[in-house]
Amino acid sequence: MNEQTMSNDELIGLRQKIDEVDEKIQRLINERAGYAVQVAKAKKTQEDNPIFYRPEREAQVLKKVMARNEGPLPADKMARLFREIMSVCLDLEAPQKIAYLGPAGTFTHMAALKHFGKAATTVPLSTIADVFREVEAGSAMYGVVPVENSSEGVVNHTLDGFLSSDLKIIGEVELPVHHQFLVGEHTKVGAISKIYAHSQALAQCRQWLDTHYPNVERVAVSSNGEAARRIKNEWHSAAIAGEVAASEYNLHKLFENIEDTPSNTTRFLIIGREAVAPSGQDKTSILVAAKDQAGALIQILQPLAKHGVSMTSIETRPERPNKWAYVFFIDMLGHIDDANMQAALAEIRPQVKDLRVLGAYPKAVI
Ligand SMILES: O=C(O)C(=O)C[C@]1(C(=O)O)C=C[C@@H](O)C=C1
Repeated sequence: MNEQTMSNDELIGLRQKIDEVDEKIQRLINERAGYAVQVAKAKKTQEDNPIFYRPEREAQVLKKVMARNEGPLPADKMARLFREIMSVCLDLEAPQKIAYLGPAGTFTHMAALKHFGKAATTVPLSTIADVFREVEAGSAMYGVVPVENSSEGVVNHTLDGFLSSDLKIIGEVELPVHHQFLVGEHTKVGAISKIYAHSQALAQCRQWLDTHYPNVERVAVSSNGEAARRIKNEWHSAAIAGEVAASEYNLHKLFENIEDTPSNTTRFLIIGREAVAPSGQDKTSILVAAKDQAGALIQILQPLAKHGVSMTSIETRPERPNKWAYVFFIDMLGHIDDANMQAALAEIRPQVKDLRVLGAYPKAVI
């Protein structure tokens, strides 16, 4: 037997092993899906308006997957596979419609797919206010909106959305933002005279653009998805957008990851109508309208410190329509049901004009 036939036999043998494992995996995934269907039946008998999507349980499942992972696949990649398995299981229980700030191909689209998996039906809407409205009206079950970027700061439209809405925050997603330099199949790459992107993307890639395309016109458009859509039929243009836009509009990546700060991350919120049970590693967000008096902020922060509640962020927004009045958006570690959080909030309430819990939700896992 020569070396060639030996390695061919080996290859055939290994592929047989893969076929055997695939068969087992497939049977087990279907067994798992069968249990999910039984869980759905139990929910229907226990609840009048059964809630099929359970963010706290999904976070626990993903954490367990990561904790027990022994490789060779890395824990985060394994968690992504389980993310998709749960996505199809949930789809079998009850298909989920998710509204997001569109158009298709934006980072918010990527965040929606990362959080719910690809089996969810994702619906692009034109504005953050539309996403809130669609979820409030019940035409979408959940919504995905951007809330802050590590280099550009908060997204005011999202924070303001909560001022006039009773929707709850039921989850968060973090997405490393990588920008791709995209061209269409007919683009003459030596004759690019226009680069389309959202203004934030242009700002985040400024140094790279100054070096590689110093004299080419930069055109700010409403979203990166829109930039990708535009260049499809323009032979002299390029777009800056994310991975999903490249596949959504069938574009080619001429340069990858052109952002000036590679650690650039955007955080998104998942909004919904129902409260979420504790997962064991949660965050709680509150909205506080302070009294217009000296020391107002101290009266909010002191009880948190006293009861050992860690604050992860605080943002200030004008409390419209009142001129010169402000509200604080505060994110804390822990669940609203935790005794120390309850004690801290009970002390804060009498000191402020208004305090609303926007939601308690699992910390992002993947
Ligand atoms: O545990 C549940 O409640 C389920 O419905 C099962 C399951 C899963 O596939 O593990 C599916 C959907 C839920 O969002 C959470 C978990």
